[in-house]
Amino acid sequence: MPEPEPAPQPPAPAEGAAQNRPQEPQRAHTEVAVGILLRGDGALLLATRPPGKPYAGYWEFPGGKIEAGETVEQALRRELHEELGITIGPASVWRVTEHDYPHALVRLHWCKVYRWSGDFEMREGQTMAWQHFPLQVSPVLPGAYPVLDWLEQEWRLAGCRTLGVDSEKVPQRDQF
Ligand SMILES: Nc1nc2c([nH]c(=O)n2[C@@H]2O[C@H](COP(=O)(O)OP(=O)(O)OP(=O)(O)O)[C@@H](O)[C@H]2O)c(=O)[nH]1
Repeated sequence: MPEPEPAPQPPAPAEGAAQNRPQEPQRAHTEVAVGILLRGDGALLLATRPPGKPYAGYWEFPGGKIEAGETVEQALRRELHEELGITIGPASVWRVTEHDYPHALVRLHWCKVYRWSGDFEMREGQTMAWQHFPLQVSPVLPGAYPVLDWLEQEWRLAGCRTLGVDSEKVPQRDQF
């Protein structure tokens, strides 16, 4: 029986090629706390990204970067106070997603928020809008698409009324 042909080998790299190949720089994640503010009627809050930021004018959920030493909840409470002038009640992480933008690789820590106090002030020149599905605003930041899909699924499962909450039992602003 003839010996099987040896499998073809990939060409050996030229000497020094590995060292000379440009290395993909490792991108560190930017950790972001994001709040899904939910009203008892199932509406969720979106706001436009302020001028001067990447994707300015796109609609997003309120939030921002987590600073060193902060928990997600602390960062979210600080950001929403800075941006919107409100103080949120308890918030815990619901989902975590990632999105690779040209400007940053972000890891988004999504928290549902049912309770807050204070009056909304657009402190960064944004515009805000309470939205039901289907959304009436666009464009939305691509990093928010998966969460919008999940929320819409919840809304459909709840009979297109609320976002997985019983509006009768959900305390509203100024009630914590
Ligand atoms: N707030 C928020 N950020 C989001 C969402 N979706 C999403 O991909 N991001 C990304 O998360 C990052 C948030 O950073 P940011 O620039 O808004 O944070 P920040 O307010 O702390 O900014 P600053 O440090 O320039 O003041 C951006 O890269 C943004 O594109 C969203 O729905 N809400």
